[in-house]
Amino acid sequence: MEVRIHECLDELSTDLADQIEELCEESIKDHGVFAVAISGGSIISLMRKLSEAPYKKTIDWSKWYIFWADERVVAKNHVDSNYKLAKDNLLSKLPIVPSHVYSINDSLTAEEAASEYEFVIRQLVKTRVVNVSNISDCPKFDLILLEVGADGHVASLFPNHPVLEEKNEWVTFIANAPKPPPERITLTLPVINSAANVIMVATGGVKAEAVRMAIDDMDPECSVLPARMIQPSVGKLVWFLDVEAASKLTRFS
Ligand SMILES: O=C(O)[C@H](O)[C@@H](O)[C@H](O)[C@H](O)COP(=O)(O)O
Repeated sequence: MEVRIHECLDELSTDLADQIEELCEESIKDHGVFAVAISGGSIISLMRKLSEAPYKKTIDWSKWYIFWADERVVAKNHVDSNYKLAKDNLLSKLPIVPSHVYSINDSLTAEEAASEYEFVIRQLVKTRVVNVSNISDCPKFDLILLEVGADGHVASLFPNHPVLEEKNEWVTFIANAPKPPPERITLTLPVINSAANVIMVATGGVKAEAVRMAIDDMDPECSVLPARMIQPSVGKLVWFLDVEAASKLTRFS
């Protein structure tokens, strides 16, 4: 695990864009594509540098395939939609091939949409657009980008929720998220932990306690915090923090 602490959001955004570009190049060199799962929240605006110079021109966008680590069960044009957030603020500004954008079906129930999304990913694993893990029966996304919530949740994996126990499904749904809206679809822990790379982002003092519990705390109770449970089996985990979010870390002060 690597922890990168930044003085300001602008510096964090630039470092994040540099890191994404580097992982993209490695992945395309290795197997010709870059399969990335994104989530909602402020991480989308922190990725905005990708749509600016030099990244917009230097990155090979034709090789990108976009997925969602989690989605809210609302229409795609609803203000709460993670798809809408990413489309309006990032994807519409990038030359990504529209057919490479795999959003979650918004015309189904949460349960149906989760199982359809898993089916879609299974087809893409068969055609090798998404790699397969060689140690688990899971897809191996090239990169999963997650933002930590103030309560320590990531994607739609919330503290003390039975969804954390899910071992068989790749994609599942929840009906009672503590953060609205309550109905959500999410990649499961085994899938996130099978990724080749996971980037976790947290900014602001409101996230400092969750970050401390996820990275620093030795208390066994913290081992069940979703953000702490993100530990890629063979992949690489990098945390991107600003000084406020890192303010309770003692190991890295
Ligand atoms: O659908 C969601 O709610 C998001 O995908 C979620 O996982 C988000 O990334 C975190 O909650 C952090 O969100 P904030 O940046 O708004 O705290």
